[in-house]
Parts: sequence; structure tokens; C-alpha cells
Amino acid sequence: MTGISVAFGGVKALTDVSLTVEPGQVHGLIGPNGAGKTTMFNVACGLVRATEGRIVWRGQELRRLRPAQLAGLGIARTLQGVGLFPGLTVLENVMVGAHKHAKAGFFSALFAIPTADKDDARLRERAMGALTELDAEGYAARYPGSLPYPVQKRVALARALVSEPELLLLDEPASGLSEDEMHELGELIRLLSGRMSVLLVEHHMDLVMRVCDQITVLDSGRQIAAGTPQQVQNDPAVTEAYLGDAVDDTTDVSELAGTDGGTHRG
Ligand SMILES: Nc1ncnc2c1ncn2[C@@H]1O[C@H](COP(=O)(O)OP(=O)(O)OP(=O)(O)O)[C@@H](O)[C@H]1O
Repeated sequence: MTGISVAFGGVKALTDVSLTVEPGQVHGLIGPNGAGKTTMFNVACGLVRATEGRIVWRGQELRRLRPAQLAGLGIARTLQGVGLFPGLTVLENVMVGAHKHAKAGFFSALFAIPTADKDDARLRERAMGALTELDAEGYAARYPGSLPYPVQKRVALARALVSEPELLLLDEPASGLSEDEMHELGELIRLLSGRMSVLLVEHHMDLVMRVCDQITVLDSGRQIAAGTPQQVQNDPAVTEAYLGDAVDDTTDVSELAGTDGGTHRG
């Protein structure tokens, strides 16, 4: 993504931001509240159109990117919150994520079109595989509303993984997780980077510092730093940006602890 600017009416949410997620790398996008992280993420998903700038994927410029195109491009995403279909079981929810691989099957079934049983079986198998990878196979027959939030988040991630994306876009995947769950999530993201690239928008500094290969830091819609976790941690502009944020919002002081000393690095 190069030279991305976004304006909402008179508000400049992003000004000339560039970042490249390299193959097999985890790229973190961080910044204080209102920095523009979600807007940048939404540009990458096709949910927000950039006022200026270019998105290039696999050597091709994506003009007028729409969210519906992502799966076909080998890109999957999870959004803030969970977004599972309450009327479908966990397994069915994950099968929705696999639909680009199915010629017939689950979707034909949804719309009462005659199904190809083989496709359906393959889809189920892939969806169960993704659930197993996330230790959630035991919940396959349950409905999302009956499950604890962290489990719902794992299911949402399984749904993104089942399409075997080349690029996984994660928007605040650690929100609402305990320390232990966050640690597991970090290990999982590292594991996933062996077979896909990851763009990670996240508030939890210790997670970001532990799992990312490269980090881009935004503040007030502008890129203020970029580099390895160590480079970013040692950048005075970053500390300053977070200090300003901590003064505005005292609840963020604990997060600040991870940005200054390096003690959270794994
Ligand atoms: N749809 C919108 N309409 C108008 N302004 C918006 C819209 N979305 C975002 N903004 C503004 O753009 C700026 C960047 O917001 P954004 O949500 O991208 O930041 P963020 O870094 O994700 O913040 P947070 O960490 O609080 O989620 C903010 O000033 C915000 O108020």
C-alpha cells in the first residue's frame, strides 16, 4: 500500500501512509487511539476507499477493491468483534469461509439447489481441519451464541483460515482475551506466518512486539515510525506519541509499559 490518504468529509483520517506486508512476515500496525489503524485496515479490506494512493497485490494494482473480492485474491480477514452467524452452527460458520473452494455444496444447500455430496464432504473436512488447528473442534455442533467470547474469536479465526489465504488481515484479534489466551494467539500467529503473511492491527503492545517482524506506527493519520520491533521501541517519536495518548486517556497507561523498556519481548 503506497501513499494512502483518506478523508472523511473534512477529517483527514490518513495522510500519505505506505506499508508493505512482505511474504511470510507478520506486519504490525499500531498507534494511539484515533491514529488511523482501522481506517488503514479497512482500506486493505476494500471497506474504505482511499482518496489517494495505490494498493498493489501480487504485482497487480487493485483499483476499486471490494470486500467480496478478497477471498478470490487469496486474502482473508477477521474484524473487530466476532461477526459469526448466530443461526448457523460453528462448523457451518467455518464452512462459509471455505466457500471459494466449493463448486457446489454448502451454498447450494443454503439455497436449496441440488448439492454435490463430494464437495460438501470436502468442505466439512476442511472446516473441521481449521477448527482442529484452533483447538475448537469440540464446539463444531454448537451455536456461537452459547460459547464464551474467546472461543467465538477462535471460530472466527478458523473461518478466515479455512480459505487458506496468502494474506491474513487481523483487526485487534486479542481484544477480550486473557493473558494466557493472548500468549496462545501470539504463538498461533507466529505459526501461521510459516504459510501466509499477516497484517496485524493490535492495541496490546507486548503481543505486537513479540510476534511482528515489521511494525508501522501511525499517529494522527501519519506514519511516524516503521521498522523492526526493536527499532520502533527505541524510537523517541513513538514513545512521545503514546505518552500524549496516556495523558489523554489514563486507561492506556498499562499498555504504554510495553513500548518503552523492551521487557515484554519474548
Ligand atoms: N466513518 C468515519 N467518518 C468520519 N470520521 C472517521 C470515520 N472513521 C474514522 N474516522 C476518524 O478518522 C480518524 C482515525 O480513526 P481510526 O478509527 O482509523 O483510528 P484507530 O487508530 O483505529 O483508532 P482506535 O485505536 O481508537 O480504534 C479518527 O479521527 C476518527 O474519528
